[in-house]
Amino acid sequence: MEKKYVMALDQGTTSCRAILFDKKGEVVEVAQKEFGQIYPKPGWVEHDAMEIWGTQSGVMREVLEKAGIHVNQVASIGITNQRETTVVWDKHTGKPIYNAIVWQSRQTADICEVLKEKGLENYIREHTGLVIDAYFSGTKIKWILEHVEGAREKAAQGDLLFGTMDTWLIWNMTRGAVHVTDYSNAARTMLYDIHQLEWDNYLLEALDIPLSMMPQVKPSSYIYGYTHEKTLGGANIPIAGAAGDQQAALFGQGCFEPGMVKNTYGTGSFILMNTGDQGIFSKKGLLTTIAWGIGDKITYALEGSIFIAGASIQWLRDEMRLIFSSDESEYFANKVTDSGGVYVVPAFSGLGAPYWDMYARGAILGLTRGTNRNHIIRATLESIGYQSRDVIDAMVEDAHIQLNRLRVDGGASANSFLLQFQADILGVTVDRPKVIETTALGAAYLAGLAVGFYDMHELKQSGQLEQSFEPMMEASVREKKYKGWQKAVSRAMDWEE
Ligand SMILES: Nc1ncnc2c1ncn2[C@@H]1O[C@H](COP(=O)(O)OP(=O)(O)O)[C@@H](O)[C@H]1O
Ligand SMILES: O=P(O)(O)OC[C@H](O)CO
Repeated sequence: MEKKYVMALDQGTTSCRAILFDKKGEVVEVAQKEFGQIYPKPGWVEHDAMEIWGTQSGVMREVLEKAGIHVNQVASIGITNQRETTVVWDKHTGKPIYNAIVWQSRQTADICEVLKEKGLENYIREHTGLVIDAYFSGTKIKWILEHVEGAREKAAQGDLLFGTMDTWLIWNMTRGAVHVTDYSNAARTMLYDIHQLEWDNYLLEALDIPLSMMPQVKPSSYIYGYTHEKTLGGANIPIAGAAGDQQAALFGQGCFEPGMVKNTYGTGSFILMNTGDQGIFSKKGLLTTIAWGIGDKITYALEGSIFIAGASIQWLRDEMRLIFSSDESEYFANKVTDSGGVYVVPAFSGLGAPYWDMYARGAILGLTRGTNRNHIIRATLESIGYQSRDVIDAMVEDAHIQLNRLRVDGGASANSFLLQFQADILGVTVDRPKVIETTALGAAYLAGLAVGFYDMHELKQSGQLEQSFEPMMEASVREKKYKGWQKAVSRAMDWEE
């Protein structure tokens, strides 16, 4: 019998990936391609949704070719995606009516202010688990309907559809046959009631968004539909899993039990804790969200979202030109014994958890005549560790837990300096797994479970460690450094008018 594989599609903020996993959950082949970032104004970030679909379908074909695997050997396809990023398209032509507005984009800050003035903060927290912020899809949909000529009328007539990237890809892979999302993605729209498990009519009305635009919400491990013949070499492959990338990483890390925590260091950094069948209400600025839904069982998570993590290293590379490649940051950071009192606060798109300040902007503090490039590079890497500590401190208080180990993954987790600093500044052991493609692995698991390619018992046994980082910093040094960070953050807050 021919060997079978699961194909995971990881539609991230900066690139599209297609990864083939075998029965043991091992990576067989990867194809990856970056796509363009559009910055129409300071603080705005957009993507061309057609380019994303083109890039994603390209890497799907490429990964099969590279691996020499026939499409019929693909047991199922799982999707994981940058969350919140919003596309609105015409259901007759299949063409987006505006660029996709990216999760990082701040262009809807004004709409958020109006929601706050209307006193919706508590309602939104209780029903959606979220805070009012330009981060989530709801205000982005409203912005598109308000700024594209004729969009409101079309939406009222039922001609427009909304989707996050999972929905957009499934729609395109099925050639417009299926308009669907999963619980974990729906939970990031600010329009979904995470307790009643339905679109929230009160919020849809408050934002003037017709229900007809919204996709059906299904479990995260589920056969949503089959690829159209023209999508992938004439085959009809089941599309059998979907989850937001951070929830997929929690699943891929094997955080199946309440209290287990992971941190994914990608463009941003996202710390999630499995809270089981209870959505914990945060008092410390964290989000309550759906981790996944399997069958009729919903698992919740507590999340701290940090907007800029690895992206600050790209900024050192592309804008500041202090390094040629992201991995060089480790070499330069190690050339100095500390950051020389320098703090970089990378609040380029405001600050997420636990601060939620849309008006914070980036800052470099503590410069002296002796500051050199190595200090700035080191301080930028350290800022990723400090921001994660902000979130984990909040999580420990909210959930009344003691964290002993932190599981990490994502592109920037390849940086051992960062992980050692993370262990030091938290005073907690940091575990890096062998497969750091845990986001894609999570999507593969979900898609494999739905077609019987994997079983849950097997998944609970999986997961191998590559390296553990033990805390080595003295407690007094740790607290002194962290105090400095908190002072630096206070200076960067509430900057933009
Ligand atoms: N060795 C490294 N040190 C620090 N940052 C890194 C390193 N390698 C990659 N990165 C950062 O990780 C990010 C890419 O990680 P990835 O998980 O692919 O992100 P995403 O899914 O958000 O596109 C980039 O922002 C990059 O700058
Ligand atoms: O594309 P990533 O990995 O940076 O993830 C983005 C998040 O899903 C945004 O909420």
